[in-house]
Amino acid sequence: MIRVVLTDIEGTTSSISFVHDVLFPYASEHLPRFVREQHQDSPAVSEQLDAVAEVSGVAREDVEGLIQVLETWIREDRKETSLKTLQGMVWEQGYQQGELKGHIYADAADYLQRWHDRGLRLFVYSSGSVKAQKLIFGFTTEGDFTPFFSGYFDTRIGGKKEAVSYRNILSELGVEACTVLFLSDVEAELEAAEEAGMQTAWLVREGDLPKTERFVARDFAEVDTLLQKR
Ligand SMILES: CSCCC(=O)C(=O)COP(=O)(O)O
Ligand SMILES: [Mg+2]
Repeated sequence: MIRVVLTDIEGTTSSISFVHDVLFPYASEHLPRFVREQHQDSPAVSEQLDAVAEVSGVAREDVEGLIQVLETWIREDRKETSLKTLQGMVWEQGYQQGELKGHIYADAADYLQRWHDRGLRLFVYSSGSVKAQKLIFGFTTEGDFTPFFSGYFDTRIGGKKEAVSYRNILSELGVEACTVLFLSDVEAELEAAEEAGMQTAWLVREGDLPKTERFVARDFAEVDTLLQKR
């Protein structure tokens, strides 16, 4: 029986377009100034720049060079933990100033509340940092959804296409793999979760449905039919 729902964000609870056409451009616009202003005074920013320097090979003292690396990584949609952490810090300002409002699909909003009220435990696993996850769900156009979640995981637990990441999540949760349903729009992530023993549902919100043995859902109402059966 499924007792835990672990959900991806982009393409699953929230639109790809919101992440790529709103959040990423906001980070591109504001991150350079944020880094220039904070890199000397904020240990948290400095720590992430250490990581950018290590991964990219650009000298740590070359702050403008590190900013260029970050801008390239945003364009390439790289899932580097350092970039994701810095993006979360920049988006925090945007949400708090009212410039950003998180997108959540109406069906996701509806069923997250229903599943929570039914006693399922809900967790998030996204490449966006835990801070960014709490922000997108805390400041949605439909209100604050953070009270429904029991916890959050980001790439510090491992990459989303690696089975070991899902095993790490299971050991943090202390539950049997077969009691967890993972929701995502990316097949490679579903494969990794299945390798760790989790059940999965593939969210395909637009376009043709794939030919697959996997459980495929257009929205969370269809995911609910699976939850009612298992
Ligand atoms: C937490 S909102 C920003 C999402 C993000 O930065 C991202 O890279 C999308 O990752 P996901 O794992 O949710 O597809
Ligand atoms: Mg996704």
